[in-house]
Amino acid sequence: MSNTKIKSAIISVFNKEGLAPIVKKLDNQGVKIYSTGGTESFIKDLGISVERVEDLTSYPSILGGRVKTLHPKVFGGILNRSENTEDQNQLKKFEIPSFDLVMVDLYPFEETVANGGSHEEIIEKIDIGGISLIRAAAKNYNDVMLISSRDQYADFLELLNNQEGTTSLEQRKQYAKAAFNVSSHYDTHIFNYFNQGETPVFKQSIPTAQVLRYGENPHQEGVFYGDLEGIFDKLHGKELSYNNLLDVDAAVCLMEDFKNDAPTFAILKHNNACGLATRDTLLQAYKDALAGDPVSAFGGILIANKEIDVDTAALINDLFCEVVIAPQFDAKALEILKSKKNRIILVQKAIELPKQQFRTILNGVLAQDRDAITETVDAFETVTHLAPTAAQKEDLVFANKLVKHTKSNTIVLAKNGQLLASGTGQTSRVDALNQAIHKAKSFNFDLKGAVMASDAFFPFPDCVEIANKEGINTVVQPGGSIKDKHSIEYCDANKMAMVFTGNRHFKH
Ligand SMILES: NC(=O)c1ncn([C@@H]2O[C@H](COP(=O)(O)O)[C@@H](O)[C@H]2O)c1NC=O
Repeated sequence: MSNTKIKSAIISVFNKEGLAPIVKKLDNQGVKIYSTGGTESFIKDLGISVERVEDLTSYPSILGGRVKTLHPKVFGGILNRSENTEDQNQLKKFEIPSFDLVMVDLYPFEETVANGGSHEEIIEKIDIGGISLIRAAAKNYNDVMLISSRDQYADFLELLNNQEGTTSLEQRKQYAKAAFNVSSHYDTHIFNYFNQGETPVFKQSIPTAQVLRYGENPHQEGVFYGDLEGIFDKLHGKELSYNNLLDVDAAVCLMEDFKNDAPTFAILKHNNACGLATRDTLLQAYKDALAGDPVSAFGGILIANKEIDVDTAALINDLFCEVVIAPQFDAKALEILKSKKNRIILVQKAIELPKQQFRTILNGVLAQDRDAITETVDAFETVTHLAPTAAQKEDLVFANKLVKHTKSNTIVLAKNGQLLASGTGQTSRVDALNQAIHKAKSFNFDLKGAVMASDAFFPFPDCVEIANKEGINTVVQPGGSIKDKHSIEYCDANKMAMVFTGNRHFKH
């Protein structure tokens, strides 16, 4: 069968929004419509004639709607092959009407779980008849056109208008493919619900994807599986690249830990912050973030925890930067930022970051819980004779939040709510510290009175010794080394204060 005209339809949809113009069109085109309870009432209320599935099957909907369409008169009508004489003879013999359109929108299982429904509510949202209608119609795409989700209503209406109710074999096959995407996604969520806390099985389904210009490098292909629209409103600029997405992820996760703080601005390069400052105004926060490393900031990813105002936008405009992210933009600020054609401007929606993270390795996937610990001053255990002052504690919290979002091994140096420099992704902690000191000095920062944060414990006192020589006098680290006391003794002998958090923050 190639091109076929829709003559009869079975419609059973949970979400009726957007259905009215479709059934009106089908009615205009002379299509005979069969439908289940709620859908049938909806269609009847539009003044459109509709047959009850109950009349076709001679059974009412039973068991509280658990069985409505599960009947040979329905499934025979969908699964029969138009070019198979035996099939057609059996339709006649058992008085089964043939359907050439099936429209389904499944019970909202995923949403019911996400909204914290009770176990009983969730179980009742496991669609049986709908998923069977989808499976049957998709199998018989040769003869049957299938709409398997509300997400397809708009496209289908367009198709009905443009092709006067005719569908091609290729179109039906495409919709069948889309249907198996819908049904497998649905079943993945059901399985994961049942499998919570049980034997780990890696079963994920992300039905939306975006083909990227390329991967990490132009000779690598890249795809993003996900839904950026759920997280951002993109107001301007070119398509996000693979590397942009990695940086945007790092920026959003970093700012998540500063979102409730005073105005904070961060500049990131290659997933690490090269500038970050918290100030009374966003303008000052931007200036001091940029001062952290104006060289690395070129081509960076910018993120703010407050609305970007005109003055800040005017200053940002002097910098070549790939992406600017904020919860809001002042209208005039937006105009200024849009003056650069390619600059990507994203409004970040209120989001909840996934609790689990995945990455591929070798022939498998590593999964872990997101690092959800963010220490406040209450988490600090002072282990030296000297305790940090209240202001130093604030800087320790600030530096420790940064360390959590910087590639290991890392040391972060900060003072007065400003990132002075960090050592990132080094093979030793001493290298990380030396890198940070070198960088801070190259931008003329005075390290006297700065604080040092380390992502993991100090097995030797070498880091506190180097820090002390530069006037860095306050330290936050997880603690937990059998040789902790060497670092503590050095600090005590040199009037340094050190606190332990008890939590390591590796980021590989
Ligand atoms: N039990 C069945 O035979 C059955 N047949 C269709 N459904 C679902 O019932 C819903 C539509 O119901 P109504 O037309 O009564 O509003 C759709 O989400 C459809 O997927 C069924 N419900 C659940 O399995």
